[in-house]
Amino acid sequence: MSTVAPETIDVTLGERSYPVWIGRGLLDDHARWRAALRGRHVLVISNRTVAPLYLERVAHGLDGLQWSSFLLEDGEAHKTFANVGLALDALSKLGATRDACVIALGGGVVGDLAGFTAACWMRGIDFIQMPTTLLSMVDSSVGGKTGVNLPAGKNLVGAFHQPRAVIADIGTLDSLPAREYRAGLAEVIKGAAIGDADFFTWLEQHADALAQRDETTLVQAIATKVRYKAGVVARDETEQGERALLNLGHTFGHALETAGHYTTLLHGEGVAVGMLLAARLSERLGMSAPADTQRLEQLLNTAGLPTAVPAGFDPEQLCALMRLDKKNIAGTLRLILWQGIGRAQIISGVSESDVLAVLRAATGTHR
Ligand SMILES: NC(=O)c1ccc[n+]([C@@H]2O[C@H](COP(=O)([O-])OP(=O)(O)OC[C@H]3O[C@@H](n4cnc5c(N)ncnc54)[C@H](O)[C@@H]3O)[C@@H](O)[C@H]2O)c1
Ligand SMILES: O=C(O)C(=O)C[C@@H](O)[C@H](O)[C@H](O)COP(=O)(O)O
Ligand SMILES: [Zn+2]
Repeated sequence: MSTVAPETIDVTLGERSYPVWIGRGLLDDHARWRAALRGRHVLVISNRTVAPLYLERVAHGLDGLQWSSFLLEDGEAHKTFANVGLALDALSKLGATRDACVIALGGGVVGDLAGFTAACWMRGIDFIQMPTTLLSMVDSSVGGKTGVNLPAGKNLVGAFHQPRAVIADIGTLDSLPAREYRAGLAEVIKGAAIGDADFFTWLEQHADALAQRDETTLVQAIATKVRYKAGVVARDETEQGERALLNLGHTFGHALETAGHYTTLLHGEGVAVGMLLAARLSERLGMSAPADTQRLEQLLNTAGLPTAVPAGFDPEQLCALMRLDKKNIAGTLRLILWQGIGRAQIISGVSESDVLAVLRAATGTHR
């Protein structure tokens, strides 16, 4: 186990608070995370890729407890209501009482589904996030958004349910495929693009070190993004206002993910393309300058992320999917638009013709 003290960031929500620990070897630091377990029952939710790599190390920390595991098939397509039902069955087979805990060991798919399962069992039990992807470390494990997809769209069912602790063992990233690592960088860049111009500049300066996974730089990037998100969530836990800004690029991105049946773009890739589309729409509406869009595009490119809509997407279908976005109100599109590096705003009543114009230009289907 590493002897370097982990970075610790507290997510404070009024009277409540929970720690996010970031460091190498934390899965083996059983004393640290076992203190967050209150009862005797534990269900570890993971998937068939991650469990063979890391479940045993978690299991060593569960000695003396009654525990079992529930493993998802790998992929976004398995973040379903049906799998929540099966995970709840696993809790009932375990005889889990109200003091039971769910441990989410994996990326954002596992974390979102496990958190929602914990929110549902007996109207809410504890859960601990053990994120194993960059994306889940910097974003999905923090802030308590949990849920699953429906055929009609992403994350349409869910609950706000905060974890008791987040254990981000960066050693797990050693086995993360390069494409997944790059997808995680998209959510780091998003945080900087929305609310931290200095961090954006720092990312521009450290893009090469991040691409090479330099550990000191990486920990600094993860901690900065988590600190930023923790601040937003502390001010607006249930997305009554400011938190919606964390959705920059997601109205477009979720539509692209869904239309591609989760096989074309990863979530982070959809967010990268979506941020560029949001930037272009913002330019079109006179809210941001082309020079800022160029800097965003450049940083995404340097991070190895896609910035163009892949071939075969239909603008009308994407627009129809965007109508089911959770931010919309009174039947009109409500999007996060960009005002340049470090500034974003939620805008209601965005006209579909402007959205379609941007989508048509991006898909080369001008009318
Ligand atoms: N709740 C939130 O606030 C929030 C925020 C951002 C994203 N999300 C959700 O998170 C999901 C995306 O998360 P993700 O990018 O982590 O995807 P993911 O969970 O699908 O994981 C990506 C891939 O990496 C594999 N993997 C995970 N850890 C690994 C490791 N250490 N070594 C090798 N392989 C590993 C997984 O099996 C999977 O194939 C989406 O469903 C998205 O909607 C939620
Ligand atoms: O934490 C948030 O708030 C976010 O919006 C973070 C997003 O990166 C994340 O993808 C989230 O799952 C999107 O939530 P949704 O409410 O748009 O489904
Ligand atoms: Zn996201």
